Amino acid sequence: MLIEELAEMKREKDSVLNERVPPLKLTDLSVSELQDLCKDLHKKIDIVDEARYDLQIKVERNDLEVKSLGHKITEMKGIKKPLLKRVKKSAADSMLGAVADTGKVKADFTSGLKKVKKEEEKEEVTDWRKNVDAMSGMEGRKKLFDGRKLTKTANIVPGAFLHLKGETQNCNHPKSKISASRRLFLKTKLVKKAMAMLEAENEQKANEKESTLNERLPPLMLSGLSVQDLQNLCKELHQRMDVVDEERYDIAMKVSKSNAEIENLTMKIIELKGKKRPQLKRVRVSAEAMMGALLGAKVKESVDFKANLKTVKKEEEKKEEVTDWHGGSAFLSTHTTAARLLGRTCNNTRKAPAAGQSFRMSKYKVLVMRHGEGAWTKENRFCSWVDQRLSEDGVREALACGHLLREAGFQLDVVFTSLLSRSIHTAWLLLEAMGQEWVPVVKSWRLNERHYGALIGLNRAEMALNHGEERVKQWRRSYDLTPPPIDESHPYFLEIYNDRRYSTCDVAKEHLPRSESLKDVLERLQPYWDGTIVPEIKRGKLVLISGHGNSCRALLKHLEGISDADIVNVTLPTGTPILIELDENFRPTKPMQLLGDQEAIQAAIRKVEDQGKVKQVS
Ligand SMILES: O=C(O)[C@H](O)COP(=O)(O)O
Repeated sequence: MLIEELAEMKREKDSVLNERVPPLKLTDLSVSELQDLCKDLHKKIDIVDEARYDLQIKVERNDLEVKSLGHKITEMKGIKKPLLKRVKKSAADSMLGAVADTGKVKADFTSGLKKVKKEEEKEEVTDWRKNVDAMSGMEGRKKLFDGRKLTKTANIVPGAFLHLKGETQNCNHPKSKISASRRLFLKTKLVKKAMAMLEAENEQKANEKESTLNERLPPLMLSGLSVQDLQNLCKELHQRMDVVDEERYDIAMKVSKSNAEIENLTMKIIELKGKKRPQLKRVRVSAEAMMGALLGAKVKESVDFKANLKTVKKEEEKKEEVTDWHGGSAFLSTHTTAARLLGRTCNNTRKAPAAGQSFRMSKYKVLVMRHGEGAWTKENRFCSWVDQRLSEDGVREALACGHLLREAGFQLDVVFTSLLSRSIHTAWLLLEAMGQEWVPVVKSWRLNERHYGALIGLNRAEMALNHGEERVKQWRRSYDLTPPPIDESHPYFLEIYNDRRYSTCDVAKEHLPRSESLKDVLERLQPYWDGTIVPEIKRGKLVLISGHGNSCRALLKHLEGISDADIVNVTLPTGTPILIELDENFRPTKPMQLLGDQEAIQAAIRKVEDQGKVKQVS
């Protein structure tokens, strides 16, 4: 069986590679044709080599993550930890890890292992497997409980990581001597410093990449070459392309394998965590502080996410009074459009009821949200169907969103996601933060991000520089403009279409899109909405859709009746739930609400819009 599988894999690889690098035909080619062929091959090698380089980096990152998750599982199972070596992480990453002071986020990193290890040794006293015999009855349980409490407190004191300007907090002290605002100030400073270091590191990495790639493939020198020389050069380049492409293929396979492994390990961790809740308060402060620092907003010393949530809740209650849909004039004056809610000024095409017409009752509620920030957002590249994971901020956003929904008392019955990890992880983290992990998560490619075709992987700011900001805006936001399709020479083609997940779809792989306009997205999404999601809502279930920027835009367009022209001005922030209330005919009864701190939401929208500008506004 295994042999058969291996042979099948080999056959598939050969056929893919042969298709990508067809045999050379050199006979009868003139000098200029041979020169063009050389240039073409050289360019292809350049593209494939860059993809190979990126994939290799990904393999290394994934390997680290697999190790880190493996250690975490070992810790969670209460097995004595193996002697851990420090995993090499960038300074900025470690700082960010340290600032993210939930045990959860930090535990994914191996920085500070020595400290954790010392604490772990104390675990021997509290490990129930070893101590439950020795400690019988309630007495034993009490000791066990006290012991756990102590160890836990020691582990989560964030000051253990802070050594800024000589200010040190001893993690053995049960209570911090630094005031909350001071701690927040220090954290913000750390984040800013970490961001600056991260930028410097990224620049260094980009330089390294450029010089490595240039070294591996020096520029072509064609002048003065005879037909014979050119033919030889073509052969050489062709052979080289073959080698580079095969290596790229193998590395891509490794990436898929390690992605699957990471997914499994993450699942395992979530299972092992069981009902354990995250440290709510710490996430709140941290998320707010991070957001303030990352958005460059002035961080108020008194920031308290919980307080904000409460305020938002109160404000929402107030809004509810004003937007009471039983009262006609109130409805007319406050029935804002999706676009206005998203900070825009266009008009809704759905009219408020005319005088004398009755106002509709809300029968159903549905929550729609764009996943937390993805890893490629930081690099400002079109990600689309490439399966990037959440960034650290994305993880924080998903957790914060879960806390917000939990505070607001939402009880979910089913969550729908795309087939892409960033949307699935958002759902998992959100459910975990809500303490509703048992809720089913249903996945479909029909909720995938819009397929950006040949634009996938390209940097938006560079595209704006080369093609103009207006063109990039059209590509990103217009209703019916389809970007050029992806083809097999595209560096991410195989990674996408060879992925096993796309063999599970309700359409054959060859009929999956190669590029999509928003209109196309709505066309593939609507049958799923009508046939799968709506029936669940009709059964009285509270549904949350953890989708993508454009799959959610398509859905909102449909539900809110936003016109083709107005949808251009609708941009969704990451990690922000949108509450939609519908009547029995699935028409909205009131303006949709973006839940959370409205100022932060507007800033997050602007941040997404600015990605399409030549100069990034931080
Ligand atoms: O595909 C992507 O990269 C994003 O999820 C959406 O990108 P956009 O904001 O450029 O549409």
